[in-house]
Amino acid sequence: MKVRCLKCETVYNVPDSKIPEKGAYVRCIKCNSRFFLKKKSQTKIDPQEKQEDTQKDCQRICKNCERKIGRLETPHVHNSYIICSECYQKLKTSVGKEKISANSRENHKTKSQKDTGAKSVSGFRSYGLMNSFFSLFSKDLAIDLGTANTLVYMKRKGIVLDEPSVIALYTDNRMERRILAVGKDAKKMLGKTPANIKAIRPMRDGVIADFEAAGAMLKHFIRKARDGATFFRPRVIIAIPFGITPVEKRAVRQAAQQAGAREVFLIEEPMAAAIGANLAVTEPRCNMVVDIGGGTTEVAVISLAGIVSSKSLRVAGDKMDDAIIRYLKKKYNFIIGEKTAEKIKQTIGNAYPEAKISEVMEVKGWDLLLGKPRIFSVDSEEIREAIFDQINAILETIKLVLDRTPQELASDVVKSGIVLTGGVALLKNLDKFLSEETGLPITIADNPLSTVAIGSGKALDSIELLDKVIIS
Ligand SMILES: Nc1ncnc2c1ncn2[C@@H]1O[C@H](COP(=O)(O)OP(=O)(O)OP(=O)(O)O)[C@@H](O)[C@H]1O
Repeated sequence: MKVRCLKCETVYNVPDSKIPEKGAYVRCIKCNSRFFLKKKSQTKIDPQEKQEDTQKDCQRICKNCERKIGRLETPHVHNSYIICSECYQKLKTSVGKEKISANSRENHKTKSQKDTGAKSVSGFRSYGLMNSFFSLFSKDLAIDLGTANTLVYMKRKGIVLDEPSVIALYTDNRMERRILAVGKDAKKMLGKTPANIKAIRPMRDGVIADFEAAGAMLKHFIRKARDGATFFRPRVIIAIPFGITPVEKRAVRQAAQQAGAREVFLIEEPMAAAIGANLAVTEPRCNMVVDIGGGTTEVAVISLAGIVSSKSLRVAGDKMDDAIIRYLKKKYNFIIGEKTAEKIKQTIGNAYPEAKISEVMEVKGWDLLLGKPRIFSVDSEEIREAIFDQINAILETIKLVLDRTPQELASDVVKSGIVLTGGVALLKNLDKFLSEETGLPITIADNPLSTVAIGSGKALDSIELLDKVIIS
């Protein structure tokens, strides 16, 4: 018998023989929640109701994973398709003619564009009367759930929250975890906690690394951004790195649903970054955007609201911090923490060798040879050397994406150049280095740290744009 956890929706195959006649309480090994399990035969169903149920269920069976999409479940609907929330295959909504379409994104987009032209009901508009009613009152949100920072944009208000993606959890004697602090307060605790408190960064390389902690953090941020308003649950659009796996996507979706979102939509980070940087993404013109955050670097060429060529690299600000830590340890036997390394990168980090005298910064750390803490001076030339491999990896990715871009479109990029977004776009002389190496003009977006959130928010504000850029 297939059993689904009511909280995290993990499905288990439990042999009927193992379920006692009276039923039993079971615990989900993934989310630890407890629920009651009954034998199938114990549930008495009115024959007429059963027939109706079967008819309705028959209209909603995913032929890919054979999962029934239940009556009480709100399926994810996009452009008149119901999307199976188990395997993300499309299931046509037209009654009696259910058919799973494994259309490519392009086919789907063409259909959606046709639909818009014919004034048919588009994905975001097809939620029925109740949803339209709720959306009048709910404060819909766009979220950049980043590896380093989480930003929340509220419809018609702009950015209402900007906090580090960190949560501090306290483990009590019964080994239960409780939230101690989230965001800025939790970041202050990084590396300074006793054994029973852990300050965690639940996002790694742009994706969820600790599901429970990420969910709790998201829930806290959504509540804080909505300022306690809890009656109408919001629709949420979340920016995710390009090309993450369906499992990683599902984790983001579920975390947002558990955090209280009524509907969850996903947008690819490079697309959100391009919209946030005010590029004309819907025009038949090519734009190249490079978003360098904490965990990922997203390089994409965008035209007609679609990604023409793109690559996501799991090398960005965090890997630079690690490289600085390794460099100082190897060369000087000097140990520093993550926060100090980040501060060094932001203060004297440099991507281009400069003729003038390099900058110097004093940092506190642990001297392995002396066996005690001390103050040490690092200079910008050494830091440039320490992070050179990461900068070079970013450059190689840009060249690769340019190589893959059709000739006709690449000529547009030569004219318009590359737009840099994400926190690392602020690294000193990175634009100069990339411009010299690629031969293309480089522009840094106005607010590189908030471009993705602003872009996702702009999509949320315009239903036509949203319809074109959300992904399933
Ligand atoms: N002035 C600066 N110079 C260099 N790096 C910086 C500067 N300011 C911020 N950063 C770095 O930018 C990164 C955070 O950027 P951002 O907030 O865009 O990432 P994110 O959205 O959280 O991550 P991701 O998009 O990879 O999930 C951090 O590594 C931070 O150290």
